[in-house]
Amino acid sequence: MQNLTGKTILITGGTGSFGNELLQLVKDSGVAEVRVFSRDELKQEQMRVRMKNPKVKFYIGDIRDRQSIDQAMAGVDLVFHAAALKQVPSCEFFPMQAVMTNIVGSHNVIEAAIAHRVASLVCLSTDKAVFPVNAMGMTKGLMEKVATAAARRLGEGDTMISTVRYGNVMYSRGSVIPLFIEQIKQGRPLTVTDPNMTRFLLSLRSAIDLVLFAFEHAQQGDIFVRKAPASTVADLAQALKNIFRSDVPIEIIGTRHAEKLFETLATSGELVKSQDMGDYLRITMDDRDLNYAKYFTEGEPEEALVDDYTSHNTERLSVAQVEELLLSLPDVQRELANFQGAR
Ligand SMILES: O=c1ccn([C@@H]2O[C@H](COP(=O)(O)OP(=O)(O)O[C@H]3O[C@H](CO)[C@H](O)[C@H](O)[C@H]3O)[C@@H](O)[C@H]2O)c(=O)[nH]1
Repeated sequence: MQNLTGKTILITGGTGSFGNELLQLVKDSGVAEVRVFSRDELKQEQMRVRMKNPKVKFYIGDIRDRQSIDQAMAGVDLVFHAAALKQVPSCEFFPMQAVMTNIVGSHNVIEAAIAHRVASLVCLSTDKAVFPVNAMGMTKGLMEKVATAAARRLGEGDTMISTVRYGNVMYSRGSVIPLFIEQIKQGRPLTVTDPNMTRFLLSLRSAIDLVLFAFEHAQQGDIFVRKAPASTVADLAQALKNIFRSDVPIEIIGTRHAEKLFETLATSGELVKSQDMGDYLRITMDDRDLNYAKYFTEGEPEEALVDDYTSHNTERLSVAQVEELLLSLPDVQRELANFQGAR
């Protein structure tokens, strides 16, 4: 992370798990200053006490409020835009709140970064933004469009705008892994929605590696995708039962509101113009101009020959492989040690 030396970084939504983990990683990299921008003063205070690092500066504000983000942006070299409403159910019930934060707020961040001549801006997106069925995914999808439109407009401008997409972060707050572990601890059945449902699985550390990769390699308007393996929910439940040596039953509860049987990280149309970079895919910006005649005469015939990249057709982990992945996570190791200690 040599290229962070002397740089001032801004992390929007910086008090979340992404911001915390990123800070741990970059705080000793020679970075000049890290600005944590968020709404919640309590979380900032807790982070301040925990970090005790004078390089970390805290900014209270809301990305919906352009003035507040402008104040934090002055003198920044690099922005990681992580602030978002990302819970599927709350966005479903309050879609306009998702519009205000994920679309309008992101637009504010992008325009502020351009106005302050920030060198690089990386926007965090999700697989749920592709063929979206819920308000969270739809608004994240539009955030991607807003970022791409700004990049297209800028061309070779001062600010490099890129987006990253990844799948489910294992053990993230409110997600299925901590829920299943809690159910095991309480000796209750594991509530499986649909045993055949699949999700891309990746660690928080891999998500951060993706973001840093985007920062290092981005060309204007790129979308970077982290390739990841997937598992079925049934195999995930079984792997957790095996790890915790639990015999709790599995209860099938059915698909929840606004969820898909599988997720898509890249469409066939994106894949035909993507570059394979090992663990990552670079989807280059669609920079066709607004010349409607071309839309009728110049299509992408290759698109029909390629499948979308989904959690159904990516590498499928076996139960043993899911166990191995789970056991590599510090949170799961801690849960397991506590569970065994309490027995
Ligand atoms: O009781 C449950 C809860 C979930 N699942 C299943 O487990 C998988 C993962 O569910 P999560 O709730 O962990 O993750 P989601 O894919 O639904 O979405 C999660 O990741 C998103 C980001 O991509 C958002 O942050 C969202 O709010 C968060 O729940 C899904 O197949 C789901 O159906 C169950 O089987 N039983």
